Amino acid sequence: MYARYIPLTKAAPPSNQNRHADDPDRRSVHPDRRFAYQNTPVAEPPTPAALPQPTRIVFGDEDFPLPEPKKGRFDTDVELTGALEKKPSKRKRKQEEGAPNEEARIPDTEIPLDATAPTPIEEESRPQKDRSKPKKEKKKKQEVEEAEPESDKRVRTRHKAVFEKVERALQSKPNALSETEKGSELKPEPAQEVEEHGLEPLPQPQPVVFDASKLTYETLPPWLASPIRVANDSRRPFSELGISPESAKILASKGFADAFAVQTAVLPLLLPSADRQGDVVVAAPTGSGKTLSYVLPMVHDISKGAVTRLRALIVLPTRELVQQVQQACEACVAAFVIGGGKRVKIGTAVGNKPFKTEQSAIIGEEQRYDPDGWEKWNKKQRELVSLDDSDDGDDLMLGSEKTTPLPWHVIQYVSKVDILICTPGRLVEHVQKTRGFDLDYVRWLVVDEADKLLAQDFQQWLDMVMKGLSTEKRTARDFPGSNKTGPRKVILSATMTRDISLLNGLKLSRPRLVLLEGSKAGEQTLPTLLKESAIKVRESTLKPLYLLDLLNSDLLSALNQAPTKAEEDKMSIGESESGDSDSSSESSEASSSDSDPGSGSDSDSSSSDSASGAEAKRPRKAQTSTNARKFGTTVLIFTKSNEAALRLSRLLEILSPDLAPLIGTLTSSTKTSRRKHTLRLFSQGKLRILVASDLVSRGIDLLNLEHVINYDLPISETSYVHRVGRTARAGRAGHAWTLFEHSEGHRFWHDFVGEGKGATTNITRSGTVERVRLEGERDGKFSEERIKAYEQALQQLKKEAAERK
Ligand SMILES: Nc1ncnc2c1ncn2[C@@H]1O[C@H](COP(=O)(O)OP(=O)(O)OP(=O)(O)O)[C@@H](O)[C@H]1O
Repeated sequence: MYARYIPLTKAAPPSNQNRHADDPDRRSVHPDRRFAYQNTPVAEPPTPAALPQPTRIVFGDEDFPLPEPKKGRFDTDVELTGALEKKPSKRKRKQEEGAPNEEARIPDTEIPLDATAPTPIEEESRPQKDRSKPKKEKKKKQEVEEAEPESDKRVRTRHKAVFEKVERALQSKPNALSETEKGSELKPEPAQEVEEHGLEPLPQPQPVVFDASKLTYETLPPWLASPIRVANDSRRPFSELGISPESAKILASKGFADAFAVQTAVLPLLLPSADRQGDVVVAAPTGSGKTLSYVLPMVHDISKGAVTRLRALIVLPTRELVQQVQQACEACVAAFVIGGGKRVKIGTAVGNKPFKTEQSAIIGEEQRYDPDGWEKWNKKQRELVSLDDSDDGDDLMLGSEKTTPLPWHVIQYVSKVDILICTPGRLVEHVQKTRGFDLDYVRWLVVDEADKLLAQDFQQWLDMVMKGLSTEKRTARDFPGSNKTGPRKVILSATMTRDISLLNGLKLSRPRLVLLEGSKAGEQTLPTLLKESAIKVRESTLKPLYLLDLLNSDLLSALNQAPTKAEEDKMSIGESESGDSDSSSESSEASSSDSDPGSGSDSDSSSSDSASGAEAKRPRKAQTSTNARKFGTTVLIFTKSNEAALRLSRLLEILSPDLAPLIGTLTSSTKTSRRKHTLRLFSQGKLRILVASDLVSRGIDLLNLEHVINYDLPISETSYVHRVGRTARAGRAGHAWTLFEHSEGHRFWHDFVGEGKGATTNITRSGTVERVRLEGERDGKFSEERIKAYEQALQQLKKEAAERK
């Protein structure tokens, strides 16, 4: 409903002035104009004679159709418009329900003028039924007039002529009037009019601003959602990537002629440059060369310094990996010494030596001239005299008070290494117990096999490291306030987690993700040169016979050329160390788990595993025998546990004496020295078959390995990727075999291969998985003779186990 004011011809009684000001239904508000009368200051009512009052003329809603609501403005506008329209429609509803018209009920204040009243001609043309309407209206008018107070009647009679004149004028041009009215009502009221009436706009809500950008369900941060991609086959000479020609030459002599794809992407991000990039996360397949991609820039950077301080920490889940990365570091050190750089010192902390030995290998003592410090030290010594000096904790502390400084000197602890490669458990021990061991000067933090290390927070190692890195020492960082200084973090895995909550713990700064082309973040890509096959085991109790048939079949053929001399040098795991000579110090190392990240202390648990004890007793005379020459390839067999690996290896020896000298075992319960020895014999080709638990499933680099057999199904897709990724490394061919029992078929095809109804897998492969049937098995059965031999072998195993007890 709309209202307007017209000059008054009669004085309204004072009681009518703002009579409806409080009645929301009586307030007249145009939805677009949005002015409210209730805000109008109410003047003191003048006397009827003194001030003539405006008369309110009321029109119906249908006279002024509302403008269409604007498109694109949804909820808020609907509410607003709804709220504004509500009042007139409420009244309208009342009228429709037959409620008496309020305007008609209160004729003393507002005289309704029917602007739409028909002209006499129109009246003539109207049907008979409609003609009775004016009579009704006349009667109604009469009733209203009768109800008028006496004073109003008097006014009406006195100004009757004027009223009639106005009425006639309006009736003669009803349409023209209504059009004008419509126009004026719909236009915003001029400012002058607003001022005249004392109307002020009501505060309105801010218009809703819609975000025009496309809706997306991407919840990843931009650096994870848009990675740096590198083509699988992109190789470039190191000299083109910022490595000096002299250093590149040394690298080539060590078997690293060109940079692999992942290295071409990562080196430019990590090599020292004016525009230092942020942290780097690398998710690239197994064997793609991730190690060199961080070792090279790190050693290059540190070789430019002069003083030895702990500049880099490389954290890895197993001792074997620590040893492997140490070798890669040594190769790079040699390359940068040639270029006139400092000889970077590498240290390891894995728990294979007594803790004190490790401490003194990492931290040294120096006498520093400091008279004040010496005075303080003297004072402290005098205070300590009366105290109990048997402090066991101090015994562990390197440079305890037993070391006496020279006069006017103090003992200062200095790092003996620039790079420390360690397992997280041992790192925590050093942070807690080694005096002078701090991370103040660390400017490289590498977490390799990151998904494993982050998922299993051994002794809260990450929190401890993060705390150590946020040093307050003023001299430790070049520009402490800048995000271009501080430690660089390099996080790597073939099965990188996309779990933001895990990555958050690393507090990455301006990170970039590097992916090989064709792989997706969160997916696990297999090496392109890997072939996969699967063999169904129809009779699970005879599974060892299936394995034996596979080993003796032509299916396991040689796939690659013999490794070159340089490749052989790279493969010689453990040879940089003193081989078995250090076995005395680690004779008792054992760990019950398949990985040993938490293996901090060199605690003794000598051969808790009985099978392991048996393995230790067996003579291991490895030689390149005729058998070895006959068995022309190399195989790594994965079992589900240490116990299973030891049992299977022994069973194979009993069942196939020809193969026995070629078989080695790798479990986490095996002494480290023996593990090293086994790996060395394998890389030399003296051992051809390794039976292992998941200890070596991650990271271990056996370049001459051609076949991987999953004797027991891996526990997860990730485990499958790491196991089969021990072969087909560094551009060489490899073949992975999986034996699955009837009950495991669904899981294998569904989860690992992605075949079957509704199957999905996170594993990306370039080929398919081939189904293979073995020759020795006829219709799911083996010959009686073979089964008998197998049963005898089992008996012998039982006997041996009983003897050990
Ligand atoms: N540029 C290169 N030229 C030749 N060989 C290389 C080069 N870079 C790395 N390699 C070799 O490739 C092999 C695999 O490298 P590396 O162990 O770094 O792989 P990775 O990506 O870390 O694998 P995983 O995820 O299994 O740990 C190693 O034997 C390594 O010496």
